[in-house]
Amino acid sequence: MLVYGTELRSRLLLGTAQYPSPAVLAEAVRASGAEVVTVSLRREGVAGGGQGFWQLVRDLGVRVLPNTAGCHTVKEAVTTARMAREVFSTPWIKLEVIGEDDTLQPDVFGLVEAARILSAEGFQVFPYTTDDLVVAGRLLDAGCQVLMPWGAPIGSGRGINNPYALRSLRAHFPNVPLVVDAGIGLPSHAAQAMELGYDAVLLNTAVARAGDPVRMARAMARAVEAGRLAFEADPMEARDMAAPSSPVIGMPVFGA
Ligand SMILES: CC(=O)[C@@H](O)[C@H](O)COP(=O)(O)O
Repeated sequence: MLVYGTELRSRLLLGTAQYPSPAVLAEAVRASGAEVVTVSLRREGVAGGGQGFWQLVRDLGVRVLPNTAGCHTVKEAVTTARMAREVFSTPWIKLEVIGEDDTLQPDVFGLVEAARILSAEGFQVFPYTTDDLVVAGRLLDAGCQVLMPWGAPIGSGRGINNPYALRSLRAHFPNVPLVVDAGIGLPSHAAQAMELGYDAVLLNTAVARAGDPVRMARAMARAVEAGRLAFEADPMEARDMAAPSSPVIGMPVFGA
């Protein structure tokens, strides 16, 4: 996947929150093969022992995608993004502007506004958005070169709530890198996102909260790869009626 001029071989992007320990986090990242991890500046703030955490992430040798998780206003998100750029020396920012606390649904109005401000300042914005087509267009107009629609609410593990909407997005923006971000609970959900033609999947909770995060990271990596392979293989169309898969020409001959 090519995103903001950077070629990524792994199509799995991993979150770094909620792991049972830093050691498990490190092992899960390695098992996932992810080249990009997202890090919350607000949750891993300096006061929370952030320096050690950031050092651990740096030591993994992966690219950091700082995020604005926990921001509810344009001002908060923009300020957090500016801090992240200083801390991580990267123009990349996963932009979250949360609009509703039960679903953690993005405030798409604030998101577009913040994306416009940050893009104008030279940020390369990865917007966490809904699956709304019109909002997607506005985010592209605002300068985003990648879109990250949700599969389901963050941390819900519900999988792809609205495959129709995600398919529409893919069809409308065939040349824009699209990443399903949030709501993935199982490897089959990740595979489904990739089978829909998505370029990548970003997930956190499903791995971090699994009984065995390292094993689940490996499973997710394989699912993402399998889903992508299936998409590239041009799968058959589903149909309502049976179609015999073995030809029945003449009578079978069993022995003499
Ligand atoms: C870590 C992060 O950025 C999350 O906010 C992201 O959206 C992943 O969501 P899940 O935890 O549901 O995978």
